[in-house]
Amino acid sequence: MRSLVIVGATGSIGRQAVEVVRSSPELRVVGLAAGRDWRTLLRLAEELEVEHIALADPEAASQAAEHFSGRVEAGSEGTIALICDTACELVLNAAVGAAGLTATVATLGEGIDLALANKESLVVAGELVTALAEATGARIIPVDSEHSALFQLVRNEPPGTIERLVLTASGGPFRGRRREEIEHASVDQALAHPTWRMGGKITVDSATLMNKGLELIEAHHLFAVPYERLDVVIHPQSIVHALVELNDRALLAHLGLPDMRVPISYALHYPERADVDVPRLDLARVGTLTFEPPDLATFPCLRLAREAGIAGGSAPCVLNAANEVAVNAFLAGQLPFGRIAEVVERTLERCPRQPLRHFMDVAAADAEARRVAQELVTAVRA
Ligand SMILES: NC(=O)C1=CN([C@@H]2O[C@H](COP(=O)(O)OP(=O)(O)OC[C@H]3O[C@@H](n4cnc5c(N)ncnc54)[C@H](OP(=O)(O)O)[C@@H]3O)[C@@H](O)[C@H]2O)C=CC1
Ligand SMILES: CC(=O)[C@@H](O)[C@H](O)COP(=O)(O)O
Ligand SMILES: [Mn+2]
Repeated sequence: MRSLVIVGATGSIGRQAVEVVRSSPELRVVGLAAGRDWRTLLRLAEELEVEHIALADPEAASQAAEHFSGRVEAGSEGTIALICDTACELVLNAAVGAAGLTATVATLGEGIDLALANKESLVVAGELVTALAEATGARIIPVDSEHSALFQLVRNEPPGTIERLVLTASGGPFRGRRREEIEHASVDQALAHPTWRMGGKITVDSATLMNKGLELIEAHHLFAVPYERLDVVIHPQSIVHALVELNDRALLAHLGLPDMRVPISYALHYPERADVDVPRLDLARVGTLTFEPPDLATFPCLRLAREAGIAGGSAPCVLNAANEVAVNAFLAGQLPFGRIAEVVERTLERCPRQPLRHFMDVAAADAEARRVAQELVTAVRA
């Protein structure tokens, strides 16, 4: 039996993780954390008989405390306390955004294995995060579908045989459209992802292709592969999740229906595999799998992310912070879809690259980039 804390339990990944737990006798949840949705968190805690929870939002935490007989932690310190005090063996980090870095650092710092959905942790502080894991011996098991696929593909290959990692991208709802056609796309259009059902922020990132840019940086840190050996190919069916090219030019691919319960289950049971109650992939029924290059002119976020990754230091952190501000503004109806990339690009120009020597440097770079990006968003609105 493996004891598990789920951070971001009320979200898309968190709720699917609970589904996996429900059908797994191997997993026992001992702690749950979320941002502010205390009602859902209490419902989950009751169902899973969890006595220790945390809410990042202090107001939500005090509401929860009035209705919960167990222990309620508040704020980001509360998430840390939950992770440190529950004596869990594994943490699933399914929080959204750079705010998820707190749980990542607390988990790895305690030497606890981390099932990582929160890709932003690796984007904003990849070197520091992987160094911390190395120092404490904790393992990072990716949950992101492409990285889970790569993790499984590279596992048994001898050292020196892997030449290239390829991430697939659905292309999002605006694949095949020209830039001027999507400049004023609505929130509903951006949220209409063709293949995956996910939270709002990542769904918008898929529509701008920033998601694939963040995933390039995530892959760079997870697999220690330089950017020139990381590729993206558009694959609208989302059946092939990733490919690995070997030195003999063989390409290994990982296939499956687009269902996050599969990579979640893999990460939570690793290194074992458990049965997952999802439909079988019937390739004859799928019929056609297609691939095309990404359109970098229409979707500049992918180029910006690659450039920020190559620049290193604070650049990926600035990219991420600006993107979070811009995506939130878009979702709130305060920024046109077509200006998201522009806010990110201008913020990168105005926040010179700094070295990130400590997590405190990450927090400072993140805060400054948010300030600059917010100014740019306000200027667009004026
Ligand atoms: N959804 C998917 O299929 C995939 C998601 N991912 C990644 O997984 C992460 C989660 O995505 P998704 O589930 O879609 O997002 P959702 O928006 O659906 O859920 C986000 C979760 O994060 C919680 N949260 C917000 N702020 C904090 C905080 N400060 N501390 C703790 N928890 C917090 C929210 O709590 P509350 O609701 O209470 O505010 C919620 O539980 C993202 O990094 C995303 O990129 C990766 C691959 C696929
Ligand atoms: C399910 C998952 O892993 C997402 O990150 C997915 O990759 C999003 O789809 P896109 O390929 O459109 O970005
Ligand atoms: Mn992904």
